Order: sequence, then structure tokens, then C-alpha cells
Amino acid sequence: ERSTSSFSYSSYHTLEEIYTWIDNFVTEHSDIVSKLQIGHSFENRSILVLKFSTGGSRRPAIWIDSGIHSREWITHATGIWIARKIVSEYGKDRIVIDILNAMDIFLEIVSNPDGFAYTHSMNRLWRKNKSSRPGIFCIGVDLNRNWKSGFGGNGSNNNPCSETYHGPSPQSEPEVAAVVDFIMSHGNVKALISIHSYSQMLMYPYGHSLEPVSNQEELYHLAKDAVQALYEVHGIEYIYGSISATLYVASGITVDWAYDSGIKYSFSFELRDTGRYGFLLPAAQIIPTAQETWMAIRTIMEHTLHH
Ligand SMILES: O=C(NO)N[C@H](Cc1ccccc1)C(=O)O
Ligand SMILES: [Zn+2]
Repeated sequence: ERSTSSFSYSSYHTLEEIYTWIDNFVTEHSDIVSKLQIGHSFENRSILVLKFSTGGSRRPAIWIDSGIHSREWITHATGIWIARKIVSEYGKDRIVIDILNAMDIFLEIVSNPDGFAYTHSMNRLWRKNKSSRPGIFCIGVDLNRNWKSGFGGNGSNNNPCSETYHGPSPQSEPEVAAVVDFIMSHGNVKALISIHSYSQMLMYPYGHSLEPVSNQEELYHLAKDAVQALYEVHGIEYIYGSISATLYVASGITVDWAYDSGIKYSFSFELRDTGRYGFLLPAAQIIPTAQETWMAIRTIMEHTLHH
């Protein structure tokens, strides 16, 4: 069926189902949504980005990615739901209208397609990508350790068999290089939101050190407001703060690279839950999770629009 009306937003889907949904979604909303291919994964799958734009050229933009860790299925499902929410709210919500009349939104739903396919075929709890190199006997690099900022520092591992293996060099992984190349050539990305699960946290740089970022006060208060907006939907409580202070030191991570590349509003979400189901969050929680996450993301986008 050509329409997305038969797509269940309250279910988890395979890579093929998501890519088909993307094509149908773009067809149905071609007035404001387009599909970009920003590169290929290690196993040669397309890396796709949805672009939401109401015109202009190279407008200030917001980047949102989900699924960088393949086992975090709630993040892809949330990304899909948010894509539909953006187009449905554009006609209704004053804040979304204002955002899209001034900015573009880029949404990369499946940031690690090889790993995601693997969680459906062989190992539901696979985290990394699927890269392999001669003489190395473990597969995959942690795509949240392969970025240039703080690369190879504490909170990342140089053992290829580790779940936090940072890879042989910064941006060695095609899935990371594609995003870096896209954002750098775009040159006008004002906010980056990288969605993970689980733990119910909203965090900002730095992960690689306890050193506060220059606009720490602003990010703290924005995170506070975003977490409050999230709480008001279903009463779910998040903690917030800098990654290194709130969680632990992690080096080579997406948001540190984004921040150091000039994207002053860089955040990482850890969605539901706090461990009862963990990565195996029941599908019944997809829509409630997406609804509350949307309100936090909308808060961050609105702030970015006005600053
Ligand atoms: O893997 C997850 N969550 O899925 N998060 C941890 C912590 C984290 C989250 C966000 C940014 C940096 C670091 C990780 O080791 O990457
Ligand atoms: Zn993760």
C-alpha cells in the first residue's frame, strides 16, 4: 500500500519497513519533506536523512539523529513519530509554524543501519556498527566514540572487542563521516539533538571532561525547561546536566564534536525507561515516549529559533 496510513506508529519495525515508510512519507508530504542520502554504511546500506523545509536556501537548521546505537529501538520509533508530528503540527502549532518558517529540520532516523539490521537478524542487543578490519577479530565500532572531539580519551576503549571501541581514528566509520561531512558542508546548523536510550536523561556537553562549556548556564536552564515540558505530558521524570557530571566521562561523542564545531545547542537524550525493560521497552510505550520527547525537543527548537 502506497500510504503511511497502514503503518503502525505503535509498533517496532524492520529496516526495510522503515525505509519504505520514509519513501511513502516523503511522497505524501512532498510540499515540506524531502529525502537526502548522505552516504553509505560499512555494509553499503543507504544513510538517509529527512529534510523538513518550507523554502529559503541554507536556512539555519536543527539536526536530530536517532538509532546511532542499534539496540535502542525506542529511538528510531520516536524519530518516526516525531517526523509525522512535525508535518501535522506545521498546520496547527504556532511554535512549529514559526520554527519551520525560519529554520530547516534534518532528521536522521536510522543512523546505524547495519547494526539495526543485525539487531533484527542475529543479536537484539547489538550496539556498535558492523565494520571489520584486517587482523582485527571483533566486529564494530561504537559510533558514539568515533567523533573527533576528545577522541580516544577516557570513557572510550581502544580494544576492538569493547562495546565502547572508538575505532582506529576519528570519523573512521562511514556512518560518522557522512554526518560530519553533511553538517560541515551545510555550515548553518544551530542545534543538534542525538537520541539514545535508556535512563531518562537530558544531557549536554562535555562528555570528555568536567570542564563546563561556555554557555553552560544557558544549556542548564534550557534542559530544565525541556525536562519540565516532557514531565507535563505523562509525569515522567528526567534528570539533566552535563554528560560528564551527570553520567560519566565519555570521549569522542557526538555532542562534544557538535559543540566544538560551533553548534552551541547540542543535547543528548536518554529515553525511557530507567532499567525495568531497558532496551526492550514494550511497544505500548512507543507513543507515550514519543509524545513526551516531542515536547522537550520542541522546547529546544523554540529556544534555538529565538537565540
Ligand atoms: O549509550 C548510551 N546510551 O544509549 N549512553 C552512554 C552515555 C552517553 C550518552 C550520551 C552521550 C554520551 C554518552 C554511552 O556510553 O554512550
Ligand atoms: Zn546509546
